[in-house]
Amino acid sequence: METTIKIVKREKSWIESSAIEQLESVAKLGGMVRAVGLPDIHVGKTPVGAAFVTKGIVYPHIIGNDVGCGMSLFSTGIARKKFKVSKVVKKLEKLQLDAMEPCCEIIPELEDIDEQFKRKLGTIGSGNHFAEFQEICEVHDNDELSKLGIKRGEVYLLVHSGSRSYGEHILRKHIEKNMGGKGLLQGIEGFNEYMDDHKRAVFFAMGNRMIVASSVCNHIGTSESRLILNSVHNGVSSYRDEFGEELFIHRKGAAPSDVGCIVVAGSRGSKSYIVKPSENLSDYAFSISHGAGRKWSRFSCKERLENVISKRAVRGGDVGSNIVCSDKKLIYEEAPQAYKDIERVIEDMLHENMITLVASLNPLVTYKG
Ligand SMILES: Nc1nc2c(ncn2[C@@H]2O[C@H](COP(=O)(O)O)[C@@H](O)[C@H]2O)c(=O)[nH]1
Ligand SMILES: [Mn+2]
Repeated sequence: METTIKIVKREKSWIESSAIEQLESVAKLGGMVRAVGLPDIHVGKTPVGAAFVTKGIVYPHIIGNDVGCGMSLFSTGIARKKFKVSKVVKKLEKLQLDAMEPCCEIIPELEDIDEQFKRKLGTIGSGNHFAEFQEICEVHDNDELSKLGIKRGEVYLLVHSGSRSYGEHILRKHIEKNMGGKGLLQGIEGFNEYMDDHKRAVFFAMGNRMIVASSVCNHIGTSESRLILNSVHNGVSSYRDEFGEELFIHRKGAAPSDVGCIVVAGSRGSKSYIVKPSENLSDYAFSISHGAGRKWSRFSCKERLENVISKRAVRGGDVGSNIVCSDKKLIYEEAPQAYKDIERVIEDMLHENMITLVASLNPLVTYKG
């Protein structure tokens, strides 16, 4: 069967040819039906910002080690007027999520997993994982926003985190057992085992984001951290096509279009967006961009930025946000300049009628692991 390849881009879009080559190479794998490159696509072990539809086979290496990674938006119950940025920064500088008591009784699906993984619950992880206080800066669809219970004038918390060392363990186990990127044929030994482990990792990541949100909110003095939006951007899910055939959507840095509104994250120095995906995006593997996507590789960031802009400017960004991060290296690696322009990613999706806008969010304080 011929694989359909679709790349969502326009002339102005910033997409490296190497990312497209990676997508085309993955699209050649057996059982591949459709490959979609979203506007945030960039190079990874397999391309990030992409969705792949297969028939009769699942590829754990496409999903990678951070199974279940996603974005969750929580209400905090704090009025923007009462949120004093400098005070929150000072409080968060003392927060050590790694040193907190593990708490996993609240997730029954995870009862049987090893203690070493349970201990990681409630920790955010390194790299670009974050917990970010945000305010609504522009409303595009008032009705949709009030249906979500989101109010202008209040502070929200966006948490981006995944399944920590548990996801890594799952990937290694299945790759070792099944010889790398060969994939798991539906119906053979190993297929159901991966799907069960994958399901647990998705619960793990979701639980993790909830515990992080509750710890961060408690730490700054609010008992509220109510989940409003949740989306998983690294994972596999199945659906039936119009002929009743079961197909598998692999999402690697791609948000689902069929779970309601989604937060598309920008960077700690730019806006993020709440968007409503359009219905029946089957040509796009029922997926939309999950973020802005990297423009620069991690290792090139410090060299590019160090002598060009001041340390103060690296910490801030277009919208003058604030970062709490004990790892100096990460401040460069995760600088807003290292990411593509979120406005362009959003414009590309609007141009294809993939989404409508609900609201945009400004970062106030970003906590990185
Ligand atoms: N609002 C923020 N968005 C951020 C930050 N750091 C990264 N990002 C965005 O999130 C996605 C996540 O990428 P993933 O492939 O690792 O899941 C990334 O593309 C950026 O657009 C931040 O500090 N704040
Ligand atoms: Mn992620």
